This record gives sequence, C-alpha cells and structure tokens, in this order.
Amino acid sequence: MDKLIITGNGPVSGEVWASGAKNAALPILCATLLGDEPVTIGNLPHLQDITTTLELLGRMGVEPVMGEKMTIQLDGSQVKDCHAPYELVKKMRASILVLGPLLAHFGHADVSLPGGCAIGSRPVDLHIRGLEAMGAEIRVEGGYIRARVDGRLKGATIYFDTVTVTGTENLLMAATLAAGTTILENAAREPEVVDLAECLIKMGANIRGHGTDTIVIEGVERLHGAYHEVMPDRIETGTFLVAAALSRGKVRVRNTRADILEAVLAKLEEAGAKITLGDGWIELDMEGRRPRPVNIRTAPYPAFPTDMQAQFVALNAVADGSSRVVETIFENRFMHVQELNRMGAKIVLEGNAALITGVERLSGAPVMATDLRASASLVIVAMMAEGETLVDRIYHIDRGYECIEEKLQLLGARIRRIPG
Ligand SMILES: CC(=O)N[C@H]1[C@@H](OP(=O)(O)OP(=O)(O)OC[C@H]2O[C@@H](n3ccc(=O)[nH]c3=O)[C@H](O)[C@@H]2O)O[C@H](CO)[C@@H](O)[C@@H]1O
Ligand SMILES: C=C(OP(=O)(O)O)C(=O)O
Repeated sequence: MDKLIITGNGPVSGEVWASGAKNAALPILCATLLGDEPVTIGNLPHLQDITTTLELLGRMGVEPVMGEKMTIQLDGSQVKDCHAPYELVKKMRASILVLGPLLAHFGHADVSLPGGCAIGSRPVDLHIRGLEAMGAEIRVEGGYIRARVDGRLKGATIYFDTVTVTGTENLLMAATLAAGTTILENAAREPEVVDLAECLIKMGANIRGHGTDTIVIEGVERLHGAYHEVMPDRIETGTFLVAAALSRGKVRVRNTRADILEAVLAKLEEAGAKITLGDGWIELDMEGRRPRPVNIRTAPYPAFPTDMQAQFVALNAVADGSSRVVETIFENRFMHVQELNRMGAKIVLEGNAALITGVERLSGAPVMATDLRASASLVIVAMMAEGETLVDRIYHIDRGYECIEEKLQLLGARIRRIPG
C-alpha cells in the first residue's frame, strides 16, 4: 500500500485549483444509465472512485469514450447486464447509485449490498423502501439487492425518515422515467444533488424543487443525450483552505465557488481567517495568526458538512484554546482522533463529541489513514507539524483527492509518495 511522507514546513501558501466534485460526478456517471443516447460529461476528477465507477459501467456493457481533459461520453443504451458485483461495490459505496437508474430504464437490477465502512454501517434501507413505494419488488439475498418491476415504476410520494444524499439521488433518478408524479419529502439539499438534477434536466427530465427539501419529478418516456460539466469540489476546496488556516498561511483556490461553502467559510472567519472572494476563486489569509478555536456541529446542507469535520478537528487541535466538535451524521467518524493524538493533539471523545484543547504545534509521527476525510486531516496537519509524518493506507485519500501530493507541493508542502 502506498504511503505519504510529509515533513513539516511551516505556513501553507500559494495557489491551487479545485477539481470536479467526486460526490457530484459519481451520481452523474450513474445517471447516464437512464439515457437512450450518449451523454458527455466534462470536468471529471481523476480519482479512484471515478475509475471504479467506469469499471462498473463497463461491466454492464457501457464503454466509455474518453475525450480531452477527463471529458467522457457514456451511452446508457449499451447496457447488456444489470449486475453490480460485490468486488466492485465493496470498494465504493456510491455504487448503490446504479440501482435506481437500472430499475427505471431496464426493469431489473442485481446490485451487491455496499457493506459498511470505517465511518459507520451506512445502511441503504431508505433507498429500498423508496423504490418499493414506486412499485419495485425487492429481495435481499446472498448479499445482493435483487430488484424487479413489471412495466414501469410508478410515481409515488416518498418521505425520508432521515436526510440521505444518495437516497435522494437514487430515487430522483428512478423517478425521471416512472409513470406519473413523484414527490420526495425531506429530500437532501446538497449542491451535488442539485448538480445531478441539472444534468438530468439537460437529458430531458422534468424536475423542480431540487435544492429544497421537497423535489417534484414528472416521469417522462425517455431521456436523451446531453453535455454537462461537473460542479467544483467544495470539500476539496475547504480542505485546502483549512490547510492554510491551521498553518497560519495564505491560499487561493481557483476554479471553485463560494456559494456552496457558506457554513465552512463562516467557521473559517470565526477562526480568524480573512476571506476574499473573486471570479471563480476563494482566498484565505491568516496574516500569520494562530487560528482561534471554533465549535462545530455537523448536519445536512446548508449546515456544516460532515465531510469537513475531520479537517476542522485538525484545525482545532492547533488552535489557541478549547473547542467541541459534534458529529451528528455518522456513528463512527472520529477515527482521525487517535491518530492526531499520536501527533501530540489533546482530544478526548465523549459519545458523538470531540473535546479539543489546542496545542501550539503537533509532532510528526507514523499514522494510519482510516477513511477519506480522516486521511486528509492527517496530511494537512502534518504539513506544519514538527518533523516527519508517515501516513499509511493512503488509498483512502486517493478515492477523493486528485493528484494530492502535486497540489500540496504547489502550496509549499514537502511531501512525497512511497509506492507500497
Ligand atoms: C458519494 C456521496 O455522495 N457520499 C456522501 C453522501 O453519503 P451517503 O449518501 O451514503 O450518506 P447519507 O446522506 O445517506 O447518510 C446520512 C445518514 O443517513 C443514514 N442512512 C442513509 C441511507 C439509508 O438508506 N438509511 C440510513 O439510515 C446514514 O447511516 C447516515 O447516518 O452523503 C454523506 C452525508 O452528507 C457524505 O458524508 C458523503 O460524502
Ligand atoms: C464519505 C465520503 O464519501 P463516500 O460516501 O464515497 O464514502 C466523503 O466524500 O467524505
């Protein structure tokens, strides 16, 4: 397994660009299964999860046509096999997003249960219940979700007990080809859901209310070809901004948007950062100051995103005071705490809260990545720690951060990859 070696090098500063959003690209790639014609997708990030998804679509018969600069064309009419095998689904939970499109377009699907991951059990019961409400017959056996529908799915009113991003996305996609009207109540409002809806509308879907907690979809007979550029990655953007904030540096992130990061930018200003916005860029300047501690409580969009929780725990670990971070979305998303404490952080866990006493600087140490955002938090805090940090199992970070060492080197990091 590859490792990263990072030598603490003081304030992070420079310019870097944001890639396309992983969590928008994944559902949009799956949405091409709904179409009868080729769909071209631009600004795709070059990530392991994208590669896995393309491999999964390829297994179904959809052959990607690569364009320049990670532009890709996919044609849903090529599907020959509606089967998503465990060996691919276990690598990436978002594979569950082929279920709705396959069922809606082809009337059947066999998709492996994704299984849990480090941050929690991550069930898919709400996905299944929603599709059953639309007339699907679903059996879970042998670790697979076996779904069938006679004729077309039927429009239904579906109320989500819990706000679920991929649950909303799966049912949104299924509803585009259902007979009649579907209403998704208590739907996820994340920008990535909006980006998916915009792509589906370009393909001919009839959707309104996306970005609110009530989405209304009028089913249509078929979806056609389209071109769509994936939105910028707000979590990658936030990660680079936090790297500058915790290291007392200055960073400009280009090719991004501030309107989808408001809760994160507000917390960075509370930590003492000076934020400047421009045309497609965000700049953060700490003016050499140590960050102030900030209390965090994660919740569905537009509240503070759980995918930025680990990065802010790292910021608070070196802040000038005490803070409390509460994780309300996932039951086990503090795996980075024990690793940060190995670097000299003073963090105590109490239920779903991390109680943090900031220290001036952390010390480099051998640490282990446990999940995607935990690994990012270790890498960014290592950039200003005393000495050398070895981060193991960085396949986690490669799932969601494109060219991570090259981009961080642009920000002054002394970082290199050791192929394992
Ligand atoms: C590929 C992608 O977009 N991943 C994002 C997506 O994950 P994902 O869509 O898997 O996360 P959900 O929004 O579904 O999870 C939210 C909560 O709902 C629960 N739940 C979800 C589905 C279900 O059927 N039953 C159920 O109980 C989960 O256990 C969790 O406690 O949203 C998360 C929350 O913003 C982000 O951290 C992930 O980066
Ligand atoms: C949890 C995340 O992704 P996934 O749902 O793909 O595991 C993430 O992007 O932080």
